[in-house]
Amino acid sequence: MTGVGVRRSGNDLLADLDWTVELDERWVVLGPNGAGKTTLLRLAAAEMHPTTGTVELLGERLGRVDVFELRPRIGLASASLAGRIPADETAHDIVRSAGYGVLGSWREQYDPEDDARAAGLLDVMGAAALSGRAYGTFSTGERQRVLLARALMTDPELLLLDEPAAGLDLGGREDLVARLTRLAADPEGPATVMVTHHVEEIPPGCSHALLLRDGRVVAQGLLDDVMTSENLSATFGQPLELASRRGRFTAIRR
Ligand SMILES: Nc1ncnc2c1ncn2[C@@H]1O[C@H](COP(=O)(O)OP(=O)(O)OP(=O)(O)O)[C@@H](O)[C@H]1O
Repeated sequence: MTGVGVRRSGNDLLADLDWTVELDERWVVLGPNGAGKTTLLRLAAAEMHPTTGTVELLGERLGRVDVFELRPRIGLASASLAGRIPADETAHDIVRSAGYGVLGSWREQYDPEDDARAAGLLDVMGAAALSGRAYGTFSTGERQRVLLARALMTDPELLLLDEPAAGLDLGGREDLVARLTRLAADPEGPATVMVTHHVEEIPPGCSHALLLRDGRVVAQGLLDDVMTSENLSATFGQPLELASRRGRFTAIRR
């Protein structure tokens, strides 16, 4: 993204953003409510265009490329996607249909390979038992695991996760962080951008961080350089003390 700004109703949702994610990088985007994180992820998912500046995704310039060709190369798990899934869709259909860029069961002819891949991904996410069950009956943690399996279905080059641990209990969060840690460690894994409000949710293996406040970058770069008490305090607008242990972060108010 070069010189990117997003303006709505006279407000800068994002401004002056220069940001590059390389294919072997794992980014976390951290910031308070309203900082512009979801807006940033929607640009990265080719779901919207910037008001100013340019966005290049996987070698293609937004505005010059057919986004319907681009989107299958990008895996996305977000609350807005979660909210659009019909309650009666099964986990298997939700995951399998990602290959067709649609939600839930369609009238497409699915290959047996699609079925096998969807089943395999549900298994990897610890959600095999949910395969035939309706989405409306899942707990928050179960939904997140199914959404993650769906995001990986197309073997994407770029994986975008918007608050994947939102609403999870402690065990669910730790389970998800462990899965994301394994994913981050896979050298064949996609470039990943994960949005979160909480430093505890950053999986070890994340390489880079972008801190956002009021649509502007507070700091960005290598995780270890960016994740400091000073930067975190500036991002959340209060004096915070950041600590790390075994690759995990915690933060408390000073
Ligand atoms: N169409 C719009 N018109 C005006 N303001 C908007 C519009 N859409 C979003 N905003 C505002 O832009 C800001 C950034 O929104 P965004 O959803 O990107 O933030 P976020 O960092 O993801 O927040 P959260 O952590 O609460 O999900 C918010 O203050 C939001 O109210």
